[in-house]
Formats: sequence, structure tokens, C-alpha cells
Amino acid sequence: MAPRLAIEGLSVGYGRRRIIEDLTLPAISGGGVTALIGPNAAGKTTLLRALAGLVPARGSIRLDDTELTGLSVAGHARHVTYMPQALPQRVALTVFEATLSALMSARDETLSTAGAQARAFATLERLGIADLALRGLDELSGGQRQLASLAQSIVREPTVLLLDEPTSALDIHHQMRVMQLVEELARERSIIVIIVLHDIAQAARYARRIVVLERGAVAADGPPGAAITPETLARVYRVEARVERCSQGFLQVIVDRAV
Ligand SMILES: Nc1ncnc2c1ncn2[C@@H]1O[C@H](COP(=O)(O)OP(=O)(O)OP(=O)(O)O)[C@@H](O)[C@H]1O
Repeated sequence: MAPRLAIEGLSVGYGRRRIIEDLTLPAISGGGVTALIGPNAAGKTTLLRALAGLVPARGSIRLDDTELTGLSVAGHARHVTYMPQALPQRVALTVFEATLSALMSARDETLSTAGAQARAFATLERLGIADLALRGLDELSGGQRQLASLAQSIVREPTVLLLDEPTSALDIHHQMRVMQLVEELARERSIIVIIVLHDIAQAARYARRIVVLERGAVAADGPPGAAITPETLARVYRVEARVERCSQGFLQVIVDRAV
């Protein structure tokens, strides 16, 4: 059965400043992508970090029968993998070594060394970066580094995969390739994928559910066609925009002006 992640009465802040207050979301289920969108400083990264156990949170985050809020960072890491926006720069490892070490640190005791190496290489192939396997992380371009970071996240095969703007440094080919792959992984492995994106059309194309966050609260939540409307865009992003379908049926957002 597909896993379910339920968030109830979640409050998260830094020091005494509350960023997310009493947030409750209908359960997010595995098997598809959920996009988290919203304006700058809405709290998207803060929410992902709370789900990964990287910032203290009050309330409940339940993955099936497991309450995550009480777990240590290592306890979270058994279920959840988080790919941050900022990528590590100065690591003296090759892409293959970094991918393998990400897998080994997930400590899957059933996996042999040969099995782990095969899985790491297959992940690079699937992302189309097998040719970078022996290159040092510190000699990659920004986009290549982002793909290598994505490899480190997906190789662990987590139940919950949290991706914070994973396509921000990528050209259009690689953006599409990554989004297609992430959507395939969600379906194939029946995992929960929550992805922060600024590109609303991309979110609408690949996500089956979009949660719009505004000032730490849910401004809209539902299938793309229901969550992305001119009214929501005006209220949340302060833009005058049209939402139309292209000839292939995908939602497109045409922004006429900022208001
Ligand atoms: N480590 C921190 N300490 C204190 N305040 C923080 C910290 N990280 C984020 N904030 C604040 O929390 C608020 C939400 O930030 P967050 O990064 O979650 O927003 P976001 O929706 O991901 O934004 P963006 O789209 O700009 O990346 C902002 O006001 C930010 O200044």
C-alpha cells in the first residue's frame, strides 16, 4: 500500500519567530509528486526542513504509523531524504564516490558492496550523468553539481523524498529529464515526493497535487487545475495572470503584469 504522510497542527520557527503556525494538511500519499509552491519567504524550505527533522517542530508529522516529530535526525534519515537548495562545493570526492557514500550512510545492511556500487552507477545512468562518474565534485558546473546532488538523494531509495528547487540550475532539457525521472520514481517505487518549485507550469505538469504556501499557511491545495487559478495567483503572488491549457492539455500560466 502507498505510504501516507499526515501533518497536523505543525508549528515551526527560528528562535521566537514563528514561520509556520498550526499547519494541517490532508495526508500526502505515495505514488505521485506533490509540488510545494509559493512566494519567496513563504516558508517552503522551512516546511521541508521540518519534515526532515532539521528544525524543531511542534505538532504531528506521521508517516503511516510512525510519528516522526520525536525522532532524531538519524531516525528521520531512515525514512526521509532531503535535498537542500544550497549544494556543497568543496568535497574531494568523485561523483560516483559521493553517490556511493550517500547510499552507504543510509546503512542498508542487506546491501553488499557490489550491490551498492551497482545501485550507485545505475542511479547516475538513470540521471544521464554516468559520464561524470569519475569527475571530482569540485570540478563540476553548477548544473552538473545539482544533478550529482540529486543522485545522492535518490540513490537512498527513501520512502519520503524532499527536493528543494532541484532544477534551479538546470537547462531546459535537464529540467524536463529530472522532472520526468522524479515522477517515474514516485510511481515505480510508490514513494512520497514533495518538491519545491518556482516554475508553476512545471509544477502543474508533473505534480498530481499542488500545495500553495503563503506566509506559512496553506493558500490553496488540490490537483493543479483546482489549485492554480487566476484568483490564487493574484492573491498569493500579486500578479495578473491567465491560466490556459496548451494544445497538449497542460496548464500554462501567462503573467500579464505584477500588481
Ligand atoms: N535559519 C534561519 N534563521 C532565521 N530565520 C530564517 C532562517 N531560515 C529562514 N528564515 C526565515 O524564515 C522565513 C521563511 O523562509 P524559507 O526559506 O522557509 O522560505 P521559502 O518559501 O523557502 O523562500 P524562497 O522561495 O525565497 O526560497 C523567511 O522570512 C526567512 O527569513
